[in-house]
Amino acid sequence: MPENASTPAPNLDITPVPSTPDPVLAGFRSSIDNIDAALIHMLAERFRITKAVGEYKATHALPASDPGREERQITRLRKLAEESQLDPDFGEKFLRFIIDEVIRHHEKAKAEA
Ligand SMILES: C=C(O[C@@H]1C=C(C(=O)O)C=C[C@H]1O)C(=O)O
Repeated sequence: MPENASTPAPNLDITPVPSTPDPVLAGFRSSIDNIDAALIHMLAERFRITKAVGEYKATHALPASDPGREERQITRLRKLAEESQLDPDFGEKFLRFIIDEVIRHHEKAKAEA
């Protein structure tokens, strides 16, 4: 018998493992798991496109940040947050955190161009 025949395959399953025997809590958490996964996928897509924006800016002598665009976007999303019963201050803080990271990437892309 080859040496590896009895070695179990590595577990590559990323399905969340229930951490509680309480079925109600487990049901809530399974929904949270899906939402968190969607957030990660959406953030990955956003950073994929802002990376392209950063490369475009770096090669077309455009500034890394655009405060006017940021302000319009924050105003629009604060209104959306209100309509969705999300605290608009939290919505703005969350977006500001992401935009600041994007600008940092754009400045780095410009410095390396
Ligand atoms: C993505 C851009 O670059 C920066 C990042 C922004 C963002 O992450 O929403 C908005 C404006 C810019 O400061 C852009 O100019 O559109």
